[in-house]
Amino acid sequence: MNLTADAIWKDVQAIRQQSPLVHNITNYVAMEFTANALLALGASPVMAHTAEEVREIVGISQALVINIGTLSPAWIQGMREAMAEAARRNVPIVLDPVGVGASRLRTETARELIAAVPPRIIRGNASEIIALDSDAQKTRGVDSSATSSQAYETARALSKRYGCVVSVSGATDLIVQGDQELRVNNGTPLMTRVTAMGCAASALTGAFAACNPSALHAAAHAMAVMGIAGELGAEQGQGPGTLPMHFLDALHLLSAGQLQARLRAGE
Ligand SMILES: Nc1ncnc2c1ncn2[C@@H]1O[C@H](COP(=O)(O)OP(=O)(O)OP(=O)(O)O)[C@@H](O)[C@H]1O
Ligand SMILES: Cc1ncsc1CCO
Ligand SMILES: [Mg+2]
Repeated sequence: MNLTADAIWKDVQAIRQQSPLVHNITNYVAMEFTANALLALGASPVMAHTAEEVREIVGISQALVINIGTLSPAWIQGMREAMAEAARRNVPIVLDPVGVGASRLRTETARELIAAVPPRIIRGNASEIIALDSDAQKTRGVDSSATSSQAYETARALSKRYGCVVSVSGATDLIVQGDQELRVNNGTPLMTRVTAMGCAASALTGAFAACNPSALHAAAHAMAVMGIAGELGAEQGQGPGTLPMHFLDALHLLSAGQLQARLRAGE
């Protein structure tokens, strides 16, 4: 059940060749960066959140990414309808529970959406994953105050309860499906100094899930590519201002050799 640069590269090539359409219902903060990250990887983004159109958009998409970063009642209805249609069509769903634990609306909405239509992959930071399953966890806004290893038991429990993959980001990314687990040690702390890196990680996870039927590997490959492009981007720039620009360039230029040289994965 290990992670190899060859397998990641195969998925990157498939994404570049197939250019899967990834339907995002995401937040105002992350929309543009998320669309650019998908394009730089070789996928094709579409943002659409209105209940009146989401079923049609799901119908032409190869993945659906639900991100609850800036919720409203109308958007929640769009999310419900999009997820129901994706389940009907077997379109893979990735759900990012942004800020769960920070407000009752976020916590209740994420739990409701997941219980109604279990996503193929839940992708969040450690605080969010813990808060999905425990009212004791209070999230400080959208940033994590926990490590992925602190979310280990919750990730396993959620994975077993909903039959989904749980992908927890952090210094070490932890990707769990039942009793199987993968870890990715790539990335740089500078990625936490820029907003929407996690939202981009969830969107890229959607692109990988469109091209790889193994949700566990799709989720892990996305986190490895995020981490490696983050490292390359940080080396090219001087701080948070230039990181997004260099990160997008690194995604676009990503090569098999860079994956081989940089992948730091474990089980
Ligand atoms: N300390 C760290 N060292 C290396 N990489 C990190 C570190 N923390 C996060 N990352 C990487 O940064 C990316 C975003 O993860 P993070 O946990 O910050 O997401 P998030 O909190 O959901 O982000 P956001 O909500 O701002 O979009 C991931 O690719 C992750 O691997
Ligand atoms: C900062 C922020 N607030 C709501 S969504 C979002 C983007 C990162 O998750
Ligand atoms: Mg996040």
